[in-house]
Amino acid sequence: MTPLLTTRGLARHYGGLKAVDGVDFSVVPGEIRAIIGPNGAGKTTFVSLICGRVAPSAGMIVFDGNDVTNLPPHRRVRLGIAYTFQITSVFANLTAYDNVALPVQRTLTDGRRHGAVHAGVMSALERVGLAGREHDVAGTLSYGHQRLLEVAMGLALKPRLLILDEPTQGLSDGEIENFITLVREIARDATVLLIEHNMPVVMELADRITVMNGGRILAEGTPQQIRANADVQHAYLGTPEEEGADG
Ligand SMILES: Nc1ncnc2c1ncn2[C@@H]1O[C@H](COP(=O)(O)OP(=O)(O)OP(=O)(O)O)[C@@H](O)[C@H]1O
Repeated sequence: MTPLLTTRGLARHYGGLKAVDGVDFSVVPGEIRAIIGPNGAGKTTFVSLICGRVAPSAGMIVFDGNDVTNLPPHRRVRLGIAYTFQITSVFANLTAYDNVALPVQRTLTDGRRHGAVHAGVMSALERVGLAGREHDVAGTLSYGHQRLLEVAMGLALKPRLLILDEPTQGLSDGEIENFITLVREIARDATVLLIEHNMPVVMELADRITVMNGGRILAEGTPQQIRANADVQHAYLGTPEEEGADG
């Protein structure tokens, strides 16, 4: 299958530090791909390169046949790349409704048709389980609910590639169960890149897993292959008895 996203020799250096160091990566349409690795492995920097928040030091990014390496983030959003990053895009003083209305309006060619905006906002909030909280000011929501609000904002863009950076952080066990169902549903019409430290969530959701370490790809494979990989166990998962521990 033709990949939806490919990177070739993708790198980002900060002075002498190789945060991302020559990564060749691809993901096929409809896949749920988890990216895991120890703290500082380069995961966030890697997905920041993909969505254009960070400029590469070297390498190339191709999305759906287009070279997007030098496109600004908003042009990548228009092509279908959406991302959620640890609540950085939630406007704390706006209601949950207004936060989601902003990206919904971007997807409507005729701008601000009230009915269409309302339907789009409510549908996105319902999908993440925040229906009923639309009038809450975002800054008053719990941390976990602000993460879900970010996912709703990403979904409102109707992305083809949705990048989720540690989305389950701060969620309760019940909310994590709902989130797993939500990601499966999202993957019916989008491709998902999921940075996640919660190993049970990764093992349950991912079609394939990419393990990063020191800015490079250490291993790639199905959850079963990654579980059995001795290098991965050494670098990240700890001893087999500790498997499932938060990284
Ligand atoms: N803007 C920056 N300036 C300097 N160094 C940076 C910058 N951003 C990231 N780094 C460094 O690059 C390396 C990779 O960081 P990154 O945040 O991508 O790792 P990560 O795998 O996402 O870690 P975590 O799991 O803790 O979020 C780290 O050593 C980090 O300190």
